[in-house]
Amino acid sequence: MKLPESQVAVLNAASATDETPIDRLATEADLKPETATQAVFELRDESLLDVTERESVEYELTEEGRAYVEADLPETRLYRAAVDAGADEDPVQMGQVIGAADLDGPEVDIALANYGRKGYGDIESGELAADPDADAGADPEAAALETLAGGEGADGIDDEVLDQLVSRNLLDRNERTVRTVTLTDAGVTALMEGVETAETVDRLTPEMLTSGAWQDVAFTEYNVEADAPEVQGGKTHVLRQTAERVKDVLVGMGFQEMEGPHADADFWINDCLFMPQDHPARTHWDRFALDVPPIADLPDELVDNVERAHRAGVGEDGDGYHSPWSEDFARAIALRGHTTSLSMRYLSGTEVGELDPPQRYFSVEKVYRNDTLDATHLLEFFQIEGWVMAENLSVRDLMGTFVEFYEQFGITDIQFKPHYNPYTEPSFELFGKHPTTGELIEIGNSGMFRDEVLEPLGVEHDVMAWGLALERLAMLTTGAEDIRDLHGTLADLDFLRGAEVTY
Ligand SMILES: N[C@@H](Cc1ccccc1)C(=O)O
Repeated sequence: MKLPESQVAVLNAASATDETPIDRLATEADLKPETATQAVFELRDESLLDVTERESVEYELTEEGRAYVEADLPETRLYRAAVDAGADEDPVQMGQVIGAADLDGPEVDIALANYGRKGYGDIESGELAADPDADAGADPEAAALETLAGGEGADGIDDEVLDQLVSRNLLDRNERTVRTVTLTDAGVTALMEGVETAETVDRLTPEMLTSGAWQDVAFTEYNVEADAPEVQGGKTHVLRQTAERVKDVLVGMGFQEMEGPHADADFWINDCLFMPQDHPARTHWDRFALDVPPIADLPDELVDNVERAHRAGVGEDGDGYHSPWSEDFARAIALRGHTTSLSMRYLSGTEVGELDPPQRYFSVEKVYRNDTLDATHLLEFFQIEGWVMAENLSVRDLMGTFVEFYEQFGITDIQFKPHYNPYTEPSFELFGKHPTTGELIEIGNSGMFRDEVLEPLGVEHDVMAWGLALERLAMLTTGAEDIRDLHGTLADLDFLRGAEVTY
């Protein structure tokens, strides 16, 4: 049989009767560990070797553990000092013993806690008693530390003692996979019949590069059909891919991107949107309030206009909420529950100045809501915010924009449902059909901003606007049935790894 050089070396170094760890094989075969490992697995695939994997546990003293090997455990020192002070006969003042035991800082608590646990004596109303029969010299924890420090393994040591030392942070437990190798019958037969080094070499090794041997060898041809280990390269997360695609599509439709704070004044998040201050969404149940100083820089005139709209409404027939409005509440900071706060900032002229129609703006940004987690809800998600300002906009324009947008993702059957928002009239919710379950899922909310929103902002033209859910769009495009499969701690790695790469 002819085999590549490294495989021949490994085969010769392996035994049919002894399990040889790969490290030792590598040394004996004079190969780098990674070259030996690779050869081992190739020989295993040829059924010439058996590989056994075993988890091995090794213990290593922490710095604190090593210190106690030198200086003894704090509780042992305390016990000795207690006995020296006569506490084995009558209880002694604790302070006196601690001083004599030379314990400092955290060692005092450690000593006291373990003193009781190990039955060295009682501690009561500031006095320490020592049990005359306790044998602090034969402490199993101290003995175990000593053994391990001496380089002997943990084999003879009781598991409970080891656990205790790990939980006291005196030992680190390291788990390692050890692979050992034995020759199979086929391997033995092959060796007996004679194994030669193949003239052709199947791989360039570090050894060949350093020795220069690569110049003289003939390489085997590639077998492109051979099994190869799967390589999981890094790639853009599906959700990020979807976000990038959304941005491209919107930019392609003539939109510009908005940016702004995740933590913002309620003024921008809610008041500008004609959301009454006693609206349920503004209570502490739903709002992630932040304990930080309120916003300082709000345009005075705008604050007055917004307050007036809340109190008295807008226009001749306008009516306000007849409910309290406090500027302090408007200035308080919370995590934004929607990115419509950005739309308000931009429409007010404070971000990029006064805007003349037509204008189109969008963002794809995180929002935060105190929702209950389920298959379609996360506490943090991405909203695709957007608005168009133009003269004479109608609901047709709004619907047409969505049809055009979702078509770019192959979604051609969106449905609309009349809805209510305090800030838009009319309002529509959008629904899409899940590709596998056929269920209708809500994918967005939209509408035409009402005068109560636009007039205080100083906007004199129609504005249609929306907030779409990026995760829901990703559910429709990927077929994920649970948002938590896409991201978060429960994300389905196979699904993410298998997701198509798009450019
Ligand atoms: N803010 C709305 C979306 C929306 C934005 C703008 C206009 C209408 C609706 C939401 O979070 O659901």
